[in-house]
Amino acid sequence: MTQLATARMSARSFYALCKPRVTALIVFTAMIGMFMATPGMVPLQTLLVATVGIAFASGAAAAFNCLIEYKIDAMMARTRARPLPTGQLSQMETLLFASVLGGLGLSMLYYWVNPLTMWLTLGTFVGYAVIYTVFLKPATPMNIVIGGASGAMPPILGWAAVNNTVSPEALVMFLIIFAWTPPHFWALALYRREEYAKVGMPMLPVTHGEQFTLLHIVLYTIILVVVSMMPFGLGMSGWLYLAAAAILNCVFMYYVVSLYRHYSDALAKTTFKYSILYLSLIFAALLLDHYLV
Ligand code: HEM
Ligand SMILES: CC(C)=CCC/C(C)=C/CC/C(C)=C/COP(=O)(O)OP(=O)(O)O
Repeated sequence: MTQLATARMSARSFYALCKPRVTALIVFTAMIGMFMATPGMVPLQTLLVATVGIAFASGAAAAFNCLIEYKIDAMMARTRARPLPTGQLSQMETLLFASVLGGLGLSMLYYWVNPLTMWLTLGTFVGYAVIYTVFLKPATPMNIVIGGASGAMPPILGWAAVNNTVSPEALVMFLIIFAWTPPHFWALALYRREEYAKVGMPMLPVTHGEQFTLLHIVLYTIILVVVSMMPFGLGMSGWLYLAAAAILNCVFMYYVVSLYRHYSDALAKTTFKYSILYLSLIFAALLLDHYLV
C-alpha cells in the first residue's frame, strides 16, 4: 500500500472514532442553541470557534468511549467494525488522538469563546466519557436516563458560548433532548436486546423485559410531548414551531403506541430512525421560527 493510501485509511479510522453522525446532530443542536441565544446574528468568530470546539470535544468523548469499550464493541455485530476491534488503530493511538482533539477543542473554547463554555463542555465530556461509559452503563438500566443529561447539554453549551450565561430558554432545549433520549435509545435497545444481553449490559429490555420497556418508551414520549410545548408556552417560539412540534409529536406518539400494541423489531427500528428525524426537525423548527416569525 502506498503511503498516501495508508494515511487516508488512518484518517478514515480516526474520523470513525468520533461517531460522526451522532456528533453531527450534537453540533447541530449546539448551533441552534447559539442562534436562539440572540435576536440578531451570532458573531461569526463565536459561531465558528464554538462550533469547531464543541465538535472536537464531542468527537473526543466518542473516541474515549470507543477506547473504554473496545472489548465489548468487538462482541457486538453493530460495533464490531469500529477501528479498535478491527485493529485499524491501537489503544495508544486512540488515547493520543482523543486527548489532543479534546484538549484542542477545550482550549479553543476557553481562549476564544469564554471559560464558562469550556467548563460546561468539560463537564459534558466527563459526564459521557466517564460517568456514563465507565460507571452507569454497566451498572444500571437507568444508565441512559441519567447519562442522557450529557447528550442534552449541547444547546446549553451553544447558548453559553453566545451569552456567557445559562438561561431558562437553554434549559428548555436541554429538557427536550433529555426527554427524547430514552425513547431514542430504548427503541434501539429493544431490537438489539440479545446483543446487549450477550455482553452483559443491563439495558432496560434485558433487565425488565419488552412490555416494561415499551411502557416506559410511551411514558417518556408523553413527557417529551409536554416538554416540547414549552418553547411556545414560554413565548420563546411562535406558531410555526408549535405547528411543526404538533405534527412531529403526533407521528412519534403514533409510532410508540403502535410499538406498544404490536411489537416487532422492524417497527422498533423505524421508531429509532424516526427519533433521529424528530430531533433534527424540531430543532430546525426552533431555528426557522426564531428568524421567520
Ligand atoms: C445517552 C444517550 C444516548 C444513547 C445511549 C444513544 C445511543 C445510540 C446508539 C446505541 C446508536 C447506534 C445505532 C446504530 O449503531 O445503529 C445511536 C445512534 C444515533 N444517535 Fe444516539 N444515543 C444517545 C444520545 C444521542 C444524542 C444526544 C444525539 C444527538 C443529539 C444522538 C444522535 C444519534 C444519531 C444521529 C444516531 C445515528 C448514527 C448513525 O446513523 O450512525 N444520540 N444512538
Ligand atoms: C463534549 C460533548 C459535547 C459531548 C457529547 C456527549 C456525547 C458524545 C453524547 C452522545 C451520546 C452517545 C453517542 C451515545 C451512544 O451510546 P453508547 O456510547 O452507549 O453507544 P455505543 O454502543 O454505540 O458505543
